[in-house]
Amino acid sequence: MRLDFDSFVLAAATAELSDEPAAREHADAIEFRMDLADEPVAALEVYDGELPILATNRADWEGGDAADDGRLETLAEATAHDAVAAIDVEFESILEGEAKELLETARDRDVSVVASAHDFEGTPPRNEMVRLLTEAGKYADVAKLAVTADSKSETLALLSATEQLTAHGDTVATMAMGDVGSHTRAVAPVYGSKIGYAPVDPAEATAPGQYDLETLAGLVARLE
Ligand SMILES: O=C1C[C@@](O)(C(=O)O)C[C@@H](O)[C@@H]1O
Repeated sequence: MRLDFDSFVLAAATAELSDEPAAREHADAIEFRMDLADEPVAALEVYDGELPILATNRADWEGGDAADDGRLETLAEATAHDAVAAIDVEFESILEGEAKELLETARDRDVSVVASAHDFEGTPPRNEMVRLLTEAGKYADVAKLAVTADSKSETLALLSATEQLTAHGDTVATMAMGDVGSHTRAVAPVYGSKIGYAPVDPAEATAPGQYDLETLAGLVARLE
């Protein structure tokens, strides 16, 4: 199975694959945060849910919990499971050259790749966001950027970059983290963003400013 991201994919973000039945009604995929799970590989082995999995093993230097030792290897192991339709790889790891084998494994197994970048401090200038997403897209099926917006003009810059790249034919996913940027999670899909993230349980948010799954699903559907 392969997620192609031709249309918007709403991913229910969780560390527990047992959440899948609760996510099924509103989500198109499960984002399995392997870095937040106790036994991620064992959990994949017994997964029998319906939703395809986007597997993420977020590095501790990129806002996650996974130490670098064995991190990308574990993600490569995940691609052996039929339910894993896509993986998320930090763009930084790609640039460092550390993800070369992982990207090859994903390609061989027909698993899509999301190259991601996160800015927990702020929002880069518009031209830098465009450059970063363009570069990341050269290595992956989807280029993803999550920023932290402190002002409405920053959210507009993110949405404008999203619109420009989408109009150009690139496949991107964007969102602004934090309170000021919350609404971009609902609005960015209108401008072309192809992935949204929401926790099944609002108490288990995987990033600041996320809506719960049912709320985001409702907002995206209304704005379509
Ligand atoms: O990279 C992302 C996006 C995200 O940080 C968000 O802002 O919704 C949530 C994470 O679970 C996911 O891996």
